[in-house]
Amino acid sequence: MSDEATSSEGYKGRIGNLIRDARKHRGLTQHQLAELLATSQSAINRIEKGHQNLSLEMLARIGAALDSEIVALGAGPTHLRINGPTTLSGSIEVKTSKNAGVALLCASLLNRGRTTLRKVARIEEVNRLLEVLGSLGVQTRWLNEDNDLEIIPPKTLRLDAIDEAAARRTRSVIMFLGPLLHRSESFDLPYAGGCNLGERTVEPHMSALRPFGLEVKATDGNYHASVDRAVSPVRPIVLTERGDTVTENALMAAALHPGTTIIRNASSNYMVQDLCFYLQRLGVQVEGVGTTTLTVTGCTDIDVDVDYAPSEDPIEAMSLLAAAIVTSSTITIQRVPIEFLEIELATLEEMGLRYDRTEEYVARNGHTRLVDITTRPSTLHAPLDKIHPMPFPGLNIDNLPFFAVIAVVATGQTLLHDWVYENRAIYLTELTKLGAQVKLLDPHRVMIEGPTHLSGTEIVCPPALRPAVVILLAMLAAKGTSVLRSTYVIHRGYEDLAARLNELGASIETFRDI
Ligand SMILES: CC(=O)N[C@H]1[C@@H](OP(=O)(O)OP(=O)(O)OC[C@H]2O[C@@H](n3ccc(=O)[nH]c3=O)[C@H](O)[C@@H]2O)O[C@H](CO)[C@@H](O)[C@@H]1O
Ligand SMILES: C=C(OP(=O)(O)O)C(=O)O
Repeated sequence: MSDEATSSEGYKGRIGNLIRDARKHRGLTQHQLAELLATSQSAINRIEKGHQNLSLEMLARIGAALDSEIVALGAGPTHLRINGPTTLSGSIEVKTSKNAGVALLCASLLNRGRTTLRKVARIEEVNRLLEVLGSLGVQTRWLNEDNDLEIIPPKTLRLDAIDEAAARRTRSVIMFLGPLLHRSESFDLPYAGGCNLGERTVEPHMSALRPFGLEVKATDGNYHASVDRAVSPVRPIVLTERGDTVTENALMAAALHPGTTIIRNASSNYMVQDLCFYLQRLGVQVEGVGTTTLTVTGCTDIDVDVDYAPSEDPIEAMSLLAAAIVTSSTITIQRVPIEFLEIELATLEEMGLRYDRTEEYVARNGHTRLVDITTRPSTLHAPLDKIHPMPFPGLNIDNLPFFAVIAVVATGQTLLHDWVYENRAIYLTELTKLGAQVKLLDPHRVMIEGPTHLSGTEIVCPPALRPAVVILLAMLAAKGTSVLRSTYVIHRGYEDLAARLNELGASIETFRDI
């Protein structure tokens, strides 16, 4: 680093820039931030210009006011204080999906030209991947307040300079395998992280990519990948399980394979469809989108400037529906990707949910069907049968946890069966701390008895995104003050969730230990 960067003036200037960016991202004027901090607009102006010495306390307060990790480096985790019970009102727009976002960031490595992605969810999972891409020499830039993102890969990737710390915090780096096998004959990737949901095997990825000549050895915390260029698929690739990221890896490997690859037992889930539409924009032929057989005719080289807008997140839409249901609120949820929420809504209707929906309209990706949904306060009862997930077009496995908190307010016994994840159901038992009756029958099944009245308490976020949000939603409905500690896991998948719920009338305060 230069003397300028490490001098006291340099630090103050950089911190000032970070604060200005975070403030703008939150849509606040200097005056509004000053009010939140009980100081003057001119003080904020001096801070942002780097003309002000900042105390640690002031930095922590700015971090809390802006709900931003950036200005609180080293200041420890963020927590939420929730006052309930809340009734929500107004309308809220669903953001684009985490899972398409991460797939598209990986897929941008296939393209030597510029990729512009529209309205990308500004979440920690995306931030980690941007750090990893940056370390490889990829230039990425947020273009505007709309979160449009520009990605320009370098001529040669610096694979040996990969940011290990960032890579280990996200499971999504596993999706580098498909694009990278075309870029290099041998490379190392740090082991993948992600939510702690028990054993999540990577073997399906290896067997899907072996027909492209990829061999992977896992030793000392790294995947050592080597590619035999003489090997290419000679018959259809049959996936042993219909996983989303494994399908995406196979698609990306096929995209730069000159020739036709057939992928059978492919996932047809939302993020896979967004990836297929992006690949089509790159000039790759993909047939069978939305089905379980994908036929891909790849290109030897991809070098196009491409603009793509991923679709809205069905899991965020479900989270907002659950928020409305447990707080018995009337809210309008705009841009709901109904195509990927049909079974969930049908199940909720059977449980007694009343809601209105608009005519369908098309997402910016030109394909996905959207509606706006207005919820009505309803009296819910438990479903007759157990609720269990299935690959799309079944009930989405990431939406299953939300039925736990919905079951808490429904009359009767609801059985949830997560047959896939070894570990996710257990986190739902945390709801008992708020007064819910949730019984773990075995690692895959929980029985919930409702309705119960919830009361506020303090809980540490479990190490899994959806269960953590489920607890947050229960806290909205709980009487009194609750504290939810260490919320990074929520920021991994949701942009500004607390602030957006506050705009609907929730009372959620972000704070830190210092
Ligand atoms: C970045 C991303 O897109 N993440 C999603 C993706 O993760 P991802 O594709 O990484 O999911 P995994 O490969 O971990 O699969 C999830 C679990 O399901 C098992 N499995 C999967 C498919 C199948 O047909 N049979 C089966 O048993 C796997 O062995 C594993 O235990 O898919 C998961 C399952 O939809 C979602 O929860 C994640 O949000
Ligand atoms: C399990 C999830 O994601 P990931 O694959 O990123 O861990 C999720 O989105 O709920």
